[in-house]
Amino acid sequence: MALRSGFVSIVGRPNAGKSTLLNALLGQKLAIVTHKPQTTRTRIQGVLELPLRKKTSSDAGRSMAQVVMVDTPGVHKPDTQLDKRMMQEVHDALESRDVVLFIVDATHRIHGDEVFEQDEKKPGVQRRRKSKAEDDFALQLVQKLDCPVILVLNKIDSVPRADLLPIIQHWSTLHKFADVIPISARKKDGLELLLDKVVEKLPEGQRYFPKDQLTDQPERFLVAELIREKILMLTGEEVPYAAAVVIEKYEEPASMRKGKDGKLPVTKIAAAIYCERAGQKAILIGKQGTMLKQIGSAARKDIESLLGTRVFLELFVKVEEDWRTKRVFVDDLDWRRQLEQLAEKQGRSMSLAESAEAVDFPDFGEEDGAEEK
Ligand SMILES: Nc1nc2c(ncn2[C@@H]2O[C@H](COP(=O)(O)OP(=O)(O)OP(=O)(O)O)[C@@H](O)[C@H]2O)c(=O)[nH]1
Repeated sequence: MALRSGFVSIVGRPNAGKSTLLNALLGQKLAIVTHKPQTTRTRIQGVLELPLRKKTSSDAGRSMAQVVMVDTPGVHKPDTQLDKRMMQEVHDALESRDVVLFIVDATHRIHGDEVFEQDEKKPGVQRRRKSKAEDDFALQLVQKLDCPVILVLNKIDSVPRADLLPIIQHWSTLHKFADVIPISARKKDGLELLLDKVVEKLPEGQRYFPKDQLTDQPERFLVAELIREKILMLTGEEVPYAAAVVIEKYEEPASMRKGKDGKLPVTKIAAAIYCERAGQKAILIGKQGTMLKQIGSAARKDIESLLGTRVFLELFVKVEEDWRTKRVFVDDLDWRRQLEQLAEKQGRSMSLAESAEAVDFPDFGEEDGAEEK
């Protein structure tokens, strides 16, 4: 059987479990996940290689395939420039796709014009209300597509099976979905069936990425996301939404081999955490730098396992008033844009290399160099 390949965009409301699904399919953490809505800000591509599964009497089999899964920010009405940018990422992901997964949270209950959402902290007890207009807004995006759209009901681990039927009926009256697949991204339940349905809809074609490539996103940007994830997890109120992380220095070790002392080599990283107000900066730093230290330590552990090296991590907190409303600042946060700027800088420094003096990266010791700037 020939190879099938294509782009599969995962879209849905914030917190539906898009990033969890991407990570579960790839078997690796590529997108950060938190219980806070609007965690994902950019589209994230993960490349999934699927081997041929031969047809048997009990199995219809599956073609060999390369599936480029595209995680997107949660669909929401844009308010700030950052929101607009996030929604642009969703639109871009919907433009170049072969199949779309419209993912909905099966724990939501729909009554009339309102959606009742489970509170993660008090499962089954408290329900918060949301307007159904948000569901409709997300649905409108896929209704106009000309490609197959699969309805993916996520979080079925938290819902009695009997409750699924009314949800399926509700959504099926609103759009003609190519398939309806109940899954639990968290428990990795239903994913094989989902992949079968996806692959059968992909065209035969060539690989878009080399066989062993997991993503198009360079490691330094995954690192920035891991730091942002810890901010989301460790700080409350408005801070998570007002925070952005920019990697300012990224020095990879010359060799990945262990040193004579048996220790892994070191990657040296310095990152700026941007927030919008002095008060947010104070929260991010914490009393005597405790919060920043906590963010740094938690992030460093994850970054070390991502990179397979030891990591010296230095964090700075900077205030950029109302950055979410500033178009240029928001555009500059985009990793594709940053990559272009880096390439330009490297081109310039290559030509200046002979006259320039080397600047040594400061040695932070074993601890995080968490400090305020
Ligand atoms: N019970 C349960 N929880 C899940 C499942 N999948 C995701 N979650 C939880 O739902 C929350 C949101 O998950 P994410 O994967 O960040 O959701 P998202 O759709 O990417 O969110 P945004 O980035 O806001 O768009 C997290 O707390 C997840 O652990 C699931 O299958 N079952």
